[in-house]
Amino acid sequence: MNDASRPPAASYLSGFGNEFATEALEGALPVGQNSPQRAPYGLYAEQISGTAFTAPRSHNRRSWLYRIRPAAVHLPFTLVESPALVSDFATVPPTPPNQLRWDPLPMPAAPTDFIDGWFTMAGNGAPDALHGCAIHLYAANRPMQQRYFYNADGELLIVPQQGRLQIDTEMGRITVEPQEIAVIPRGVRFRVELPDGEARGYICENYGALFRLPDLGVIGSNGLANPRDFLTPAARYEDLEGDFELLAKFSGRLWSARIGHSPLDVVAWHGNYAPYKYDLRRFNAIGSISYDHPDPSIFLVLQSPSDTPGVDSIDFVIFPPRWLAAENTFRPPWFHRNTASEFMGLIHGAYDAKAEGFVPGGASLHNCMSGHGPDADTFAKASGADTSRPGKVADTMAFMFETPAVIKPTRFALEASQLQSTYFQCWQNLAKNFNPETR
Ligand SMILES: O=C(O)Cc1cc(O)ccc1O
Ligand SMILES: [Fe+2]
Repeated sequence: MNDASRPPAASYLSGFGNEFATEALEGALPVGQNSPQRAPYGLYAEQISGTAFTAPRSHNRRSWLYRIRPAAVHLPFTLVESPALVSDFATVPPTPPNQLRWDPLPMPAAPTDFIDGWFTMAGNGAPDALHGCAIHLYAANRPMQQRYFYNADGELLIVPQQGRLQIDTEMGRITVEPQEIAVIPRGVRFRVELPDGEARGYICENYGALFRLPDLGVIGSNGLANPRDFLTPAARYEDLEGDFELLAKFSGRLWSARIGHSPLDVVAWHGNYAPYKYDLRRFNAIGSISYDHPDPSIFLVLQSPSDTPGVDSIDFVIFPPRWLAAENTFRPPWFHRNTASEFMGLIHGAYDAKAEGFVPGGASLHNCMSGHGPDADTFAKASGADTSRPGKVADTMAFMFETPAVIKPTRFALEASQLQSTYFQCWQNLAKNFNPETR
């Protein structure tokens, strides 16, 4: 059991994609209309939309912000070189369909903040096409100072692996620790500070449809990630003037502008387009209580749907601690080849398909139809295990970004010293056990 009795901190509002209404100053939200002739307290009213105006009501996302200055108030942007960032994967050449695995990135030697610490590992599609994703690692050791950031290219799913992040957004403050995730919508401005001095983790930059909770089908009305465990910050604002930088990721490039005030100046807001966090330890894992184990879609936390019904552009899947009860069953993930491509990371502990080599902060990539599965040691152990009793997979939290399109590793990822050149060997000791004389 996790600590389900603990109420969320007062500075969060609970629920996934709700119509929230929150004000840091009493009376700052206009009543009964969005855009009064004069907004309360001399604030400016401003809408931010996250879906097309005409999107169906069930998927339509937008918020109204009541702020000290409109988002338009800043000087012009100029290009910033960002050699470690890759956005448009149409230009990335194909690589062999090898199974790939990396050790964790070291913490940076030089002072590096959350934005400077991105390193693109892999991805597909392109932001201008509103399709695909980029998968980045981040490693940072200093707070963002005098600078703010927004991403016009996509929504950011941030998966901390080490160290907390304090993310001050236009809509309020989110603090996340390893085993929690944060999602910052496209366009929302924020600054990241590091309460533990340094931090490391994974980012999925989603160019496509906003992440949403999957339908539950025959599972019923509860289970997997429950909506009330998603937390959105209450309004909180800075009234700061100074010489600040506004960084934007737009059309695959980084851009910098001077801004004379903090853009985190939203005194009140309402709507359903807002950042949120979720504690992966609250995931209600569902699995087999008879034999075999289901496809990993049973562990789906969030999905970015494509235009094809039933096919997602991105699935965010986790492998949390759980009981395995299936009898006469090979219990770890089976050997497989999928039409989908799989980028995995490990947040905590060990992963039940790999005895060694896949370590917290590391990553693996198994592309479309590349054979993979348990390593030889795991196969040997699980083939001889007693399955008459349940067994607990404890001390673990792995995740997967899974996409129907090939996930292309970047040149940096392929040239990184962290790439494990001997990964393929973990399957080479799988002996030929076949004997037509014995069943
Ligand atoms: O490759 C992996 O370890 C992830 C995975 C787990 C599983 O139980 C079934 C399929 C799958 O891709
Ligand atoms: Fe897999």
